[in-house]
Amino acid sequence: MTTRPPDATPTPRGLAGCAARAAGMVWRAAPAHVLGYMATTLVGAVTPVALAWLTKAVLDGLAHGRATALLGLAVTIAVVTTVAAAAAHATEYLRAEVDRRAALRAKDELFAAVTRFTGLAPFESPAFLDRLRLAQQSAGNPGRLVDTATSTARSAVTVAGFVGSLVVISPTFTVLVLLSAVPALLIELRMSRQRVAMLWRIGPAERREMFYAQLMSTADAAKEIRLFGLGDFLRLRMLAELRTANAARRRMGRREFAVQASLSALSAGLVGAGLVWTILAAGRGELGVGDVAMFVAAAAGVQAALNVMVSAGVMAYEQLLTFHHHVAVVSAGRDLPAPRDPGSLPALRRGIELRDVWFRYSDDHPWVLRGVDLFIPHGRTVALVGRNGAGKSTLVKLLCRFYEPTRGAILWDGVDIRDVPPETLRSRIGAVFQDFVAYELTAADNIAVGDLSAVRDRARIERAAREAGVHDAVAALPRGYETLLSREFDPDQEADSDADPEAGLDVDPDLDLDVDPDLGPDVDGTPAPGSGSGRGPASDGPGPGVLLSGGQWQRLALARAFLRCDQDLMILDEPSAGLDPEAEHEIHTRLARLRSGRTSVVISHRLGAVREADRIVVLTDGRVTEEGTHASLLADDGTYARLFTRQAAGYRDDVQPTGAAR
Ligand SMILES: Nc1ncnc2c1ncn2[C@@H]1O[C@H](COP(=O)(O)OP(=O)(O)OP(=O)(O)O)[C@@H](O)[C@H]1O
Repeated sequence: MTTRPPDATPTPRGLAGCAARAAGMVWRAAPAHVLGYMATTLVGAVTPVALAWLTKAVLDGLAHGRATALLGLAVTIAVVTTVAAAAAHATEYLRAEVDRRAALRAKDELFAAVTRFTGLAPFESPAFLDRLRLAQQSAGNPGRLVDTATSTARSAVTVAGFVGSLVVISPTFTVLVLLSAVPALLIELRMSRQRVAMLWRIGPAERREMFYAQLMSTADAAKEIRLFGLGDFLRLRMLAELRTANAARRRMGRREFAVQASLSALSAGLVGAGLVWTILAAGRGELGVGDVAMFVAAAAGVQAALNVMVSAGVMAYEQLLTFHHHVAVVSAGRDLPAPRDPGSLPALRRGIELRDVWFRYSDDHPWVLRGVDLFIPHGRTVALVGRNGAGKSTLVKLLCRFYEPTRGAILWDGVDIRDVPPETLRSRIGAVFQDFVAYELTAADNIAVGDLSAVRDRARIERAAREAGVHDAVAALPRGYETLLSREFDPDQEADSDADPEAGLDVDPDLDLDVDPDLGPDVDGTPAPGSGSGRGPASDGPGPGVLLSGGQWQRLALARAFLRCDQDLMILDEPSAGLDPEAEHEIHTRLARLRSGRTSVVISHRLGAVREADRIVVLTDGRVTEEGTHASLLADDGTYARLFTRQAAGYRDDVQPTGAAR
């Protein structure tokens, strides 16, 4: 495994901040349950001490022949034992509920933060993704922090109770037992720091292992894995990553074993010595039988409680070290600099100008755009063409401000797009990306994601589908627009949100989850609109999830864009890549009609599809090398003319490619 820079361990102050934050989050998530949990935990802490004292009283009573008191003592012991057992069960239930509620809140907080990132760079940073994975682990069980903190407190109460008992018998021995916990605590704390550092180091291996596992279990990769016979190759790579991670965990486990075995031997030695001393003292008549019984119970109790206290304290420390990844993600600053004017962006009137735009994905990457000067006039269609890797998609990503130009500026009617909030800019842009997402949602939802205001508006969704020429195909699906476009999820369970209303949003208004009621299942378990529920004539009865063809998916992605067709700027990055020639022609005709008089940027390698554009721009190695109309560029006989005639020659063998010798 390659060495990896250690993650900075948070300062004690930073850890205290994490602890306060975790405690606040858990408290807000489930205040009543936390209180109940603490109460039952306290009961669990005092009952062993009470039982030890009651046992001593019974034994002393027997030794001194005070039989009359024994009945009362026996009943009290029975009651205390029953209370202890009930408290243990209640504690377990309350602990689990605190965990569930706190995990809900932590996940909400984490993913709200993740979706707040406005650019794409964080999702291309391995260090961030490692941190996010640890944060997700920590968000899965923030309640454990309370759990371990409470265990520590409970053990402290038990220790205090037994120490009071031990002190009566032997102050020296009591001090020795307590002191024996100090090195244990320090050693365990050091080890937990090492454990968290180890988790950070093996993060990349564990993420790769997950990547291989997912690859082998998803339908997307199943074809190639089978055709190319990649199963063993991927499995062995997955196991290699797992072995790497296991080796690091094993080294840590062995170290822990050695240390803990030594500490246990030390404790056992101390208790043994104390027991010998007590028995000798009882033999000399200095201590009674009850004292011996008390010593045995107290020494074992103190040792056990100290062990729990140390390991729970250490676990809490370790959880805080992991939780600091959660805090780091949640409180991360903006990934893109704050806009100077948080106000609105006026509708486009003149056009968009790229002024000497240079861009590279990071300082370690080569330049992708090298001084691009380009004007996209309002109401016109500009086509970007060029060879693979020329920088066309990168340019449109900059237009959407997924990244910022490394140098130069992009101006929207003269306003630098860095000066307005990205959401404002994006609300004015519609797009079909080359690598659009095929969501495992219903057909209706797959279109509505283009504009969530249409999620309940079936008429709008159908209109967009008709524009994209996919309505008939969708209507013919087993559940029409409600058909789940996935074979990986059960369509009948998809709508069956069995969310526990107890843990839902209505019961706990303080949870303050920022959820659009349009987008999720209702808290009473009623399916959300468009989430595969049994609505509409086509949705009666169960139906299977289905997969669409590549071209049908492409049209669905286009339907998303048609939902936002009146946006100021439409970006179409290979909008017809998966379509047959007739469909391509039909779609481009519709797009041209719908976008007429509006501003568009179209990228396509099928040059026949962009020849009608008002302006065609050729990008070569990140530079604008040609610009003009189809006719003027053909007349110039440059790169565009060469690409166009080569492509045309592929369709008609009576067309000779120009510049073939170049
Ligand atoms: N997220 C990224 N991180 C690093 N490099 C990238 C990233 N995306 C693209 N690149 C690189 O930037 C260059 C331009 O890629 P881009 O996708 O913009 O080209 P393109 O002109 O759209 O190509 P194509 O016609 O093949 O779609 C390529 O060399 C590519 O490797």
